[in-house]
Amino acid sequence: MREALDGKPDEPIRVGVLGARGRMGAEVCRAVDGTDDLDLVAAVDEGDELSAVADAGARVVVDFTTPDAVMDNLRWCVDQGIHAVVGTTGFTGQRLDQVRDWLSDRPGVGVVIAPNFGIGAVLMMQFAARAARFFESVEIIEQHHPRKLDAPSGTATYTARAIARARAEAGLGPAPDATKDEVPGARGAEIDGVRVHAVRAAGLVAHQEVLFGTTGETLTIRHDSYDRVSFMPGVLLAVRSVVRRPGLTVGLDALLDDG
Ligand SMILES: NC(=O)C1=CN([C@@H]2O[C@H](COP(=O)(O)OP(=O)(O)OC[C@H]3O[C@@H](n4cnc5c(N)ncnc54)[C@H](O)[C@@H]3O)[C@@H](O)[C@H]2O)C=CC1
Ligand SMILES: O=C(O)C1=N[C@H](C(=O)O)C[C@H](O)C1
Repeated sequence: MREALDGKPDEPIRVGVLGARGRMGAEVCRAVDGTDDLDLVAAVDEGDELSAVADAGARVVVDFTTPDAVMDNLRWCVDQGIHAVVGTTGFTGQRLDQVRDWLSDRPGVGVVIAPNFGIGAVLMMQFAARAARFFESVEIIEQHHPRKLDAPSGTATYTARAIARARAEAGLGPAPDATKDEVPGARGAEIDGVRVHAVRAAGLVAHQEVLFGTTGETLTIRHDSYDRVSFMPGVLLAVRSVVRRPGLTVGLDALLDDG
């Protein structure tokens, strides 16, 4: 147990995990168990009662479930006054506004929602946003394991939006492209004017390339998660931070800057 400045030991933060039997949830349970300042007090999956989390006195919930389940979970946490760290994907602007609305009635509660907890992935997104204004063309290629339920990935969507914002601020128009799709989807999906291609293949975990191009040169910014442990330092940082960060925080950037 850590010691606070007054010499008294800090109480460990009591953590409940939702989606605890899933690929990420199970990894989060192991990571929390491996610390001495966090206590895993509830591990809940589909079919279990959410009340187990409140009964166990969890102060923070970590949610890695599904886009269909996460909003009900989050609503429940906010109503209970439990802070939440959310890695589950599917957060549109409308969903984020909904969460802000719930939080306005619960000013002490913190929620951190991040499309990617990998530190390298956060940097990749930042570097891509910084590079965006210097290149005419940009395409995102995300690659994941085939059991992933959603496409494009939350990371790719977040990156595309950040790039689109940077391009708009720099006064860049659409990327040059004379191609006509002979087969629908051949040029990928379009998010805020940025093309996104989703690859699914056995053997992959989570990977993304952002390909920029301009006259005579290209720049590729790539990040690879080879193992889900790569997300754990970011998840643990968010659990420790959310208790002193009321309101909604989107992305890990502000937390990394604080640390
Ligand atoms: N932000 C990040 O860094 C990362 C985000 N993800 C996202 O996390 C989510 C989960 O990914 P995986 O663990 O790979 O999926 P998974 O399918 O292995 O796990 C999801 C788990 O949630 C459970 N579940 C479903 N509904 C539930 C409910 N209402 N209450 C409690 N548990 C429920 C399922 O039974 C399953 O065990 C996805 O949206 C994925 O895109 C995944 C990796 C990293
Ligand atoms: O489902 C996954 O695996 C991942 N999901 C997140 C996403 O959709 O961006 C984060 C990471 O890419 C792994």
